[in-house]
Amino acid sequence: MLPFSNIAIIGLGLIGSSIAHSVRASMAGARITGFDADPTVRARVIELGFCDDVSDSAGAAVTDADLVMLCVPVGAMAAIAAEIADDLPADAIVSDVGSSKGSVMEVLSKTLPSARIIPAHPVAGTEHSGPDAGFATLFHDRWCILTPPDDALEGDVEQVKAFWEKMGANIEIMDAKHHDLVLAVTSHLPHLIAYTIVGTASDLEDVTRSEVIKYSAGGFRDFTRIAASDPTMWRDVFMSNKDAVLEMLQRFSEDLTALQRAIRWDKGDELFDLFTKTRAIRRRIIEEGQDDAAPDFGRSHE
Ligand SMILES: NC(=O)C1=CN([C@@H]2O[C@H](COP(=O)(O)OP(=O)(O)OC[C@H]3O[C@@H](n4cnc5c(N)ncnc54)[C@H](O)[C@@H]3O)[C@@H](O)[C@H]2O)C=CC1
Ligand SMILES: O=C(O)C(=O)Cc1ccc(O)cc1
Repeated sequence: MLPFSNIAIIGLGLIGSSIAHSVRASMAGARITGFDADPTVRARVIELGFCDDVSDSAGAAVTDADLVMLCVPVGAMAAIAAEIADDLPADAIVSDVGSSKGSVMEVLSKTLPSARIIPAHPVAGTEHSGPDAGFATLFHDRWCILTPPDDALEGDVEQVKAFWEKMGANIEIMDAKHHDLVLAVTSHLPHLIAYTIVGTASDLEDVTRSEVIKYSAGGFRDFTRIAASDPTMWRDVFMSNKDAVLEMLQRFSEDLTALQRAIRWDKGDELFDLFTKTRAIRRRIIEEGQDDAAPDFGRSHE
């Protein structure tokens, strides 16, 4: 039995198109109606053929839906919720895939007060965006975190859980505040660090000319991959998860200052101890079989 039979996907970029491909691959018989605000994206989606129907308004896309999946940047959630409000069927479940959860839940519940909202965050992605970037296996063996509000119906949570499980994801359920704190350190801060270090290197490039590119060894190359991620999406993540990111950034800068001091005062043993600890963390991740759940998001697909 299918968890949903009429799925509206709003926002047809990397995540929206991956959901569509994945539904096609794992939920035969489910109907997918798509909408994207960008007409060139809509035209491309019709060419690619991964939706049964592409509507030319968000309202039209949701009229028959039993699941509405919002796959737009976090900063666009309020606008899209307002656009679908009048056409949303009373019994439809509304979900989203935003990388931050607290602020999204706030705007969705304010704009759609009587909707059955079950937010989700697939912790899977790549640095690519747009409808050509999606692929059916993106969520295989990845975590998808659900952050249902306290008054969510258990049956609704189960349905959304079943939907993601069909697409190959493993489910974790937590509250939105906890999600935002955990993701601030495991995903948002690493992106901020990558943006910073690649920016710093590009400022230096005036001095070193093309040396930054020529000698970009493993570590720096990994940072450039992450720093190639979509600017709109990441601007919105930092604006929406401001408190948790600032908290983690504060701790990070204190730790960085401690390292700076250790280097300045020739405290090699302090560096050694830290590097030994971090190496053990990597080993534990590999032992637990999650080595490809971290920095390699989707690279095997390239
Ligand atoms: N990129 C990643 O690796 C991951 C992204 N996410 C989340 O998924 C969401 C979508 O991200 P991506 O698919 O990567 O972005 P994307 O840039 O590939 O696609 C977003 C699409 O939304 C459309 N859009 C923007 N505003 C709209 C509006 N008001 N109405 C209708 N369509 C609109 C854009 O035209 C674009 O086609 C974001 O909230 C992001 O935080 C979650 C997990 C991983
Ligand atoms: O490409 C990468 O390294 C990622 O980190 C992908 C990613 C980006 C945003 C998310 O909310 C979840 C996963």
